Amino acid sequence: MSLRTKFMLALLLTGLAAVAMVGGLAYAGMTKKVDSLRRERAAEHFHAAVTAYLAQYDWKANHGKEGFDDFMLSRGPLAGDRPPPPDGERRRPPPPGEGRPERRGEPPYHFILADQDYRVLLGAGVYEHGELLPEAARKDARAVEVQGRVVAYVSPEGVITPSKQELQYLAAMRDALWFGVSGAAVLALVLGVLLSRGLGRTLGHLTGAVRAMHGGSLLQRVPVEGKDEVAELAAAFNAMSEKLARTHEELSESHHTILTQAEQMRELSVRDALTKLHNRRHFDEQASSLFSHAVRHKRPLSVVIGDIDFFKKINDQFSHATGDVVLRQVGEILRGHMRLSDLVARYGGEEFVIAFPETELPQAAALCDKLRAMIEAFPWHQVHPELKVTMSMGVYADLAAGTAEAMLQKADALLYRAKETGRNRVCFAA
Ligand SMILES: Nc1nc2c(ncn2[C@@H]2O[C@H](COP(=O)(O)OP(=O)(O)OP(=O)(O)O)[C@@H](O)[C@H]2O)c(=O)[nH]1
Repeated sequence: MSLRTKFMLALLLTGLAAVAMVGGLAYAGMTKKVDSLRRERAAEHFHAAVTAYLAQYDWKANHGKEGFDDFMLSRGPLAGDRPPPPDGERRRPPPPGEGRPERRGEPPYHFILADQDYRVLLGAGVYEHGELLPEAARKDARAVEVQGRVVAYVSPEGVITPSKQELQYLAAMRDALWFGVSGAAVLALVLGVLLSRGLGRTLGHLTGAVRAMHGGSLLQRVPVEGKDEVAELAAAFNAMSEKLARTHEELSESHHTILTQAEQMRELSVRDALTKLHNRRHFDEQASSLFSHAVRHKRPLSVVIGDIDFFKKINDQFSHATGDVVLRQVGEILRGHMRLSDLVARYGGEEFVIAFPETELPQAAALCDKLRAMIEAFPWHQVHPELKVTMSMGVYADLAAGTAEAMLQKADALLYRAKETGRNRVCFAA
């Protein structure tokens, strides 16, 4: 069942219950009050009539009920029950010989009348004529006295016979009650539609916004209408959405920063701080994969180790700072003449290593000689007028060595030979 239907049903039931309670109680109360007032007046009227009748006639000798009925009619109706007859006609007895006068409608009440011994004279449809009035009924019975002697009893018990006017009042009241019920139902429906529309609209916005948040768009805004609890909920939702979106943004930023820092740290961990070339650890890892790849695919791989000649002397003669400049510049020359697929690193001190994938020994040896010549030809005098820098290199290209590390050891041996045989040269072996 939708919220709107529930809302309308609640209003409808509340409205109907309120109308039924107020109207029903008013109807019952009014009926009771009218009845009690009329009963009192009618009882008084009846008592007076009986007293007057028995003052004049003997009940039995006057043929009982018939005689009393005519007497009652000749006294006229109870004030307020029927329109009074025109002057002159009031209290006029029926003309003799015309028999029983025409009855002017039922009296509003039939009361019970008993003689001085509580034998019922008029039973009002409750008791039979002649039967004894029960003890319970005698309690409330009012004595009729004629010349100081109790001659009869009138019981207030009676059968109500509402007048036409009263029936009209009660019918009008019932109609008013039905009008009230119908009015309350219509009002409940209209109010239900109007109120639930507002409520449903805000809830619809909230549901849509929550779904959008679930879909990833954390920053949502729903309209805030009015100042009730639903508006408060919408405002609180907006604040929460904004805070969530901001927190998410901050988290993303710090996550990105952490990733960047991690990337930087990882990069630093594989780089040499002075020359910015890769370091020994990175070279060993990468050279090992290059070796495996070359073996698996039976592709050539050349490994080179180069060492700056008399570097200690450079440090000693020109300063350690000049030595650093030399290291950086040599690194620059090596990096500047490598292919992207080549691997170059500072191996430690003044030692540099290179791995040339897909490169046969002659090709690698020629390239190394070119690099050696470039280092030698660099205008070192710009760093220091007397500065000269050369490099010796060993090149090895036989995968049969078994590992990249073993190939490097072989290259180192060739470097040693280059140093031994005069430096500033490239020694190689297949
Ligand atoms: N300036 C500088 N010097 C360094 C650095 N790392 C190592 N060295 C120096 O490099 C020098 C290497 O000297 P050696 O191993 O004797 O070799 P060499 O003097 O080049 O002699 P050969 O290799 O036989 O030609 C040492 O004096 C180290 O202190 C560095 O980062 N900066």
